[in-house]
Amino acid sequence: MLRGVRVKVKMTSTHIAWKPVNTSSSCCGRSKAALARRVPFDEILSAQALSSRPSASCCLPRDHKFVVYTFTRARSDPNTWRCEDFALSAASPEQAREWAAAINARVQLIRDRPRNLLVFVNPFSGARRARSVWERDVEPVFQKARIKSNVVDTTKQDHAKEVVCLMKAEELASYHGIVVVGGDGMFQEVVSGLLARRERGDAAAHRIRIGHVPAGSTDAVAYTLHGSRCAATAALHIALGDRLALDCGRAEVSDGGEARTFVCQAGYGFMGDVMRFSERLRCMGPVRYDVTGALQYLRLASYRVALSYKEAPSLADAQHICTAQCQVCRAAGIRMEHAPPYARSSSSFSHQSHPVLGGSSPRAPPPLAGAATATAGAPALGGGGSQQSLTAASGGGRTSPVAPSPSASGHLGHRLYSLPSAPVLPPGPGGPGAGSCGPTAEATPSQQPGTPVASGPGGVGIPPSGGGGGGPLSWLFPVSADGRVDAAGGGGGSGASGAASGPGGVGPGGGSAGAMLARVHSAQIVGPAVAYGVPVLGGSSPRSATGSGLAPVPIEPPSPSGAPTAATVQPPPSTPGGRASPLPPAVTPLGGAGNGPAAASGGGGGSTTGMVPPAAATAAAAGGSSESAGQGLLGQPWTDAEGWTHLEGEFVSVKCVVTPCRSDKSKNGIIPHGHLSDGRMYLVLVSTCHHLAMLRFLLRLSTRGLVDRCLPHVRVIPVTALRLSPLPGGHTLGGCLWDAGAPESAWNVDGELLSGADVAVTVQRGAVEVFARGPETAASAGVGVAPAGGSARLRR
Ligand SMILES: Nc1ncnc2c1ncn2[C@@H]1O[C@H](COP(=O)(O)OP(=O)(O)OP(=O)(O)O)[C@@H](O)[C@H]1O
Repeated sequence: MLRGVRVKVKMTSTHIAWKPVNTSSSCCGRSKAALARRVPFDEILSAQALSSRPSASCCLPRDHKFVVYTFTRARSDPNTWRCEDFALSAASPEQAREWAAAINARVQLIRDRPRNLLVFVNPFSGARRARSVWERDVEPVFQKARIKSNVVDTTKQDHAKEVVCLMKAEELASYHGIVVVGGDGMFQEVVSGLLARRERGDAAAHRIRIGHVPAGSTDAVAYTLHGSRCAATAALHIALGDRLALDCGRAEVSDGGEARTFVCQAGYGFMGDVMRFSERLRCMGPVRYDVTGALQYLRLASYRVALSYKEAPSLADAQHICTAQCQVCRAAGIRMEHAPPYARSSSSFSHQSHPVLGGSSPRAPPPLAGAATATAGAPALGGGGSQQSLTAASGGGRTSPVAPSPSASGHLGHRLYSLPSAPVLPPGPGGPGAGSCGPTAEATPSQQPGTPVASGPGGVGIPPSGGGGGGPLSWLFPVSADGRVDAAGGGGGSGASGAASGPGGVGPGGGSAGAMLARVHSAQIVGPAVAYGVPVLGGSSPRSATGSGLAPVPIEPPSPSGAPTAATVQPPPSTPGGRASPLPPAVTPLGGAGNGPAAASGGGGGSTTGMVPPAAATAAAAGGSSESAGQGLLGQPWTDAEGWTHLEGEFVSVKCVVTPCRSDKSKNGIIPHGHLSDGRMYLVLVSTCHHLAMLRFLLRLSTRGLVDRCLPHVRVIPVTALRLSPLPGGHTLGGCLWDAGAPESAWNVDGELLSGADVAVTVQRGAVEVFARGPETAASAGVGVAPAGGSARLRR
């Protein structure tokens, strides 16, 4: 019986289902047909037999219940989940217990369910409600899923990171995951702690998944992972044992300062200014970001920087929205080096997403004894797809649950996190492996529908707004036919003058953001990392090289034609092992010691779109220094023999976005076409602009998200590494507000401030595993791009 209605219950190897025996009438004013339900075992937390008690039902005086704990998706938003319990009545207490035991036996066979978790609760996150979120939304879910949890309330900044770093290896190994109840900063702390352990060679740190229960101010991590900021939904993803590889970015201050890992974005300029100021207003809670955002918008500062970035190979399926079962992420072929301790040895349960996994499972239940043959009235499991109809209603035949046989377990292999065993996104044209990644036609992320791109040997033009074939950005991003940024100037009619940037001195190249990351990365990623252009890190870091007294290596400006030649570039020093540094040498700021004359580039060919300040163009045309123009553009981009593109300019905002970075302010994500585990990040450059243009940018951010050239002053470039060095100069439009002359902005790395501004950023593909599957529907509303391959798939 279910809610007083007699139902017929059926249990197969994959699900349990029930439907009313007689649907022709209603009971207690409810339609009986609405009670029918089919629940896959991998959506069941557990089942429990309840002791007999008087029933309130009008149809049955006493009942003996077993409750199936599962969840349901909200009709309005399938990414918002709620717990749902179904209490079914059996004929006797024994029968109820047997049903519950049979269901639990099946649920325990599902791999990846965590049984023991370490939970960090930050009582100061967001509006200081993390503790109540834990008690109200998370703990009950864990109890239903029979998960043990060790809860630690954090008492200070970096407490969680310290605990993770200092914990004994055996203790860490006893956990199946670490859960953070708090904000993005807490999640980032745990990621950093785990990566630090891995750096020390701790194998246990590879096996730990991380879960984020949102209780902070922005909670972009949870939103990105689940498409929702609902704490109960996040708790359910954890309890169900979802598993997904997640890319991380790493920002390292070059002067020997700190390094931070991020999973959403790192930003310099506007974002850093907002963060820097909002720290002073922490007492205001989440609203502080709105307040400081408004103030910084009025202030609107832009900063001069030297940038070097390495462009990522283009994806064949560039318009694929990352959702659960994302084809692009699957094709990335992430494979963790270490199997989870509870990986099953049975081929029936082999986890295709981690083909290297194997071995017996300490956590796996032993093969269940008992016949697989269903007996009349017993909640038997249909091996090999057969199904046995059973009646659990009183008056029916007495039922006796039969434990599932191992052979019946094969059908549980439908857990959906499978990745092909050896798929690789090829580095060059041709696209990912046939069939696995949708269309094979090559298309760059910048080629959005309706975005005119004038290709040709001379470069790629800018949308018509630029006028004259060049447009306001053509000075900045002339792109050659092969997709590389080229110093040859904008295509047909570009107004770029072609004058080279001042030859800044360059520091010695070095291992950069890290030899450490390199080791972590190479330990984790199998094969495709190279194909993806993720640098194999090595060598000494720039700062260590500087510290060792190495003199900066002078670098010649590109040839007038802009084509970089081997002779013009001094390659970064190699390690003794012969591996080159993944990051470019630091560029000595213009005006600094050893600089040559700074030549201003021509900009924009008379653009009036606001991207290029007219004063700068005038100054450049007149042969004057762009610096003297006060807000000019510096130099011209060029690409060296190592594939690094170098440019100098004045920007309101420079961001690196490593995942789609969804939040309730930007529901589609900052980069709707970003992915959770594709090994790339997106460099977003917002050039000096006026308030209206900035407003358009912010509106675009919070509505449709960014694609390349979505606005004349915005570029979105897929990269694998970036280096930013502040240059003197910059200006504020609303300079009357405060600190109008601030020479540098700050780096905001997932909501935390970095201690320096000269920063190298790299991406680590699949650096950590998380309790997530990605949003179940494409967040593409308004983007104008349908998810490729029907990835918005519900599992029901
Ligand atoms: N007891 C504590 N007292 C003060 N700071 C703490 C404490 N526990 C943790 N922290 C620090 O608080 C910082 C912010 O925490 P968290 O990210 O959870 O919240 P938030 O900043 O409000 O949310 P979001 O990052 O989503 O905006 C983290 O750097 C963390 O180290």
